Amino acid sequence: MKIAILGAGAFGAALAVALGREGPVTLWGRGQTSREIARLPGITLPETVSVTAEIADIAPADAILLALPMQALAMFAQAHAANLVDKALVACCKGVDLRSGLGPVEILARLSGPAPAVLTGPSFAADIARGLPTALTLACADEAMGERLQRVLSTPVLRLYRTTDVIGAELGGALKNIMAIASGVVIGAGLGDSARAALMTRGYAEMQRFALAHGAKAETLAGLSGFGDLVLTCTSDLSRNFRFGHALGAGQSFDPTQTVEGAATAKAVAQIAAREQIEMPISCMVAALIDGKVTPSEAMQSLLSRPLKQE
Ligand SMILES: NC(=O)C1=CN([C@@H]2O[C@H](COP(=O)(O)OP(=O)(O)OC[C@H]3O[C@@H](n4cnc5c(N)ncnc54)[C@H](OP(=O)(O)O)[C@@H]3O)[C@@H](O)[C@H]2O)C=CC1
Ligand SMILES: O=C(CO)COP(=O)(O)O
Repeated sequence: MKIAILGAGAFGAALAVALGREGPVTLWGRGQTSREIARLPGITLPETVSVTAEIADIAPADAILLALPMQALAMFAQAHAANLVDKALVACCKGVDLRSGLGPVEILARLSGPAPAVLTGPSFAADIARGLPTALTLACADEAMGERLQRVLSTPVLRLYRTTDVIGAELGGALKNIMAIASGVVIGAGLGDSARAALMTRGYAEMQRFALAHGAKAETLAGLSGFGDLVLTCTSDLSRNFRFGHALGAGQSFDPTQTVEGAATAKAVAQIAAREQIEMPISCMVAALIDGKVTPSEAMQSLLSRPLKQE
């Protein structure tokens, strides 16, 4: 399978480095002509990676990995549909589209071709690019396609686990970013590690509630794409979602050019939760915080004053 990666940001470039160690890969980025990656400083692309800003150059690829921000995916897929149809598409983004309420695989499934897959799980781009061991979930509804992609995209240090539970894998990756923001708020506001552990645990319950209501399997949420990525991004200040929340909690500003997927996803999830009457107090509070409707201390007060209940 010939591989092309779309998006020369941190994750796309890291995947190109990892897969480029095993064979030729094409990396497309808008306006990307250099082999230096602005969003992944200090990393050099191997010679096996062809860098291009011409979307037509991905034509020979059989498998296309889309490593773009979630909120850009739908427009991108529509604009470049002719280059994507009939390819094995792998969404590498985490989130829920704010306009449609759809996840990345549902968006890509609007194009004709094989069932799209999603690649998600605990993996900082910088770790992948450095060749550190990483395990991810590859979810595809078509089992045979999933097996093929798993084989082609696994390397000795990038270990892919497979599932057909696409919605579970997608929602785990989308929802954990909201919890990473909330964890950042807790730490940034000086509320301590015990409060963060409580937040993560109740956040995980919230992730399960939302995902199960949308047909996901509980064991998928307990895997790499849910619990695994929740732990990583709620506890590491390498996470942009965590750092964004930390800045919110500490009353500091945050670089608006950084990709913080949990921000738009919190709003999308709050809207869906209200419509479908799913209890999502942390997600709704994160959405309200981002919109400036509540302060961090009001958010915390509101969460702590909820009625006492069974765990
Ligand atoms: N970074 C990480 O550690 C990981 C990221 N992910 C996921 O990968 C996805 C991408 O994130 P990441 O690579 O980190 O983000 P970055 O901010 O590093 O890069 C995003 C890239 O997408 C490009 N882009 C943005 N909008 C468009 C558009 N409309 N058309 C074409 N290109 C566009 C940007 O180009 P430009 O620079 O020109 O704006 C940039 O190259 C996210 O969903 C994230 O959750 C998943 C696992 C790990
Ligand atoms: O999803 C990630 C690691 O699995 C990257 O996290 P951030 O987008 O918060 O940096």
